[in-house]
Amino acid sequence: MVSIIEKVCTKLPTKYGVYTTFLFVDPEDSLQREHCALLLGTVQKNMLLRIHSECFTGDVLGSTRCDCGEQLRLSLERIAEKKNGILLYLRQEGRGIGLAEKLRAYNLQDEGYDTVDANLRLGHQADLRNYDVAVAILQYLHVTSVDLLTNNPNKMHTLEEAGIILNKHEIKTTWGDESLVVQADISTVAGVEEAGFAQALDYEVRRKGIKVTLIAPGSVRSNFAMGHGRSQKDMKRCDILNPEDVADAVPKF
Ligand SMILES: Nc1nc2c(ncn2[C@@H]2O[C@H](COP(=O)(O)OP(=O)(O)OP(=O)(O)O)[C@@H](O)[C@H]2O)c(=O)[nH]1
Repeated sequence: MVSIIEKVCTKLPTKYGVYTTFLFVDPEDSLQREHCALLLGTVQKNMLLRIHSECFTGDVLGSTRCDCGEQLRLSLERIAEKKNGILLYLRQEGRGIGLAEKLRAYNLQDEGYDTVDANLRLGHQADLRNYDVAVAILQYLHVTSVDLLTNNPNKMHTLEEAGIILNKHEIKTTWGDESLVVQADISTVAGVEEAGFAQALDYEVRRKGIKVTLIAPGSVRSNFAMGHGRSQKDMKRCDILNPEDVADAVPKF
């Protein structure tokens, strides 16, 4: 459980409205990062919430390497339309690895590494972000239920585990079909497409008591395989499984 202290509170006029603006720090944070909460209107049930992690390049410079800047502006617009909501601006730049390391990761991405591999190659985890400070700020502000603007399942789970009642609202940027983003995000983190898909499905259905297990048996003798580049000769190879082998394995899970 993270404890936070309020450093200052002030009114901030913006083109999206006049926000009550709080700065918080976690006294135990060695970096003493100042996290910001922007509140439009008063705290209400099911109020709009955006938890945004700092992205200097996207938010401030308008970088098109990510959609962070667009998400930030869209969130502020949605909150302004409703005349009510909170934006938490968390100081965990570059998914927690910091600005310099994120820029080094960009260089690796230019050499062909994907976002996860680039982070791993630099000696970091795929995603170092943590939303405990967000929970502490929401509790401090007496926020008990929210409409969360996100496609990120980690955020949803942290809030749910803290007992905050949550409705999820996807945040759609011009980066494509966001209904796929939950899966795509986790697929990238997992680094393996199928494993990521299973993990995404697991996140979606876990709270309903459904367990997802991925069975990835490799090549199986089937019409599907034949239609996807396998020949009759391949089908006779002894290292290709029969469909029954897979069916027999399933109950063992
Ligand atoms: N390490 C690294 N960080 C990145 C990269 N692209 C964006 N980021 C960081 O990712 C963070 C964006 O987080 P959020 O805006 O919360 O977005 P999200 O986790 O995708 O979740 P939602 O937008 O809520 O669906 C910022 O800290 C960015 O600096 C990248 O290629 N590498």
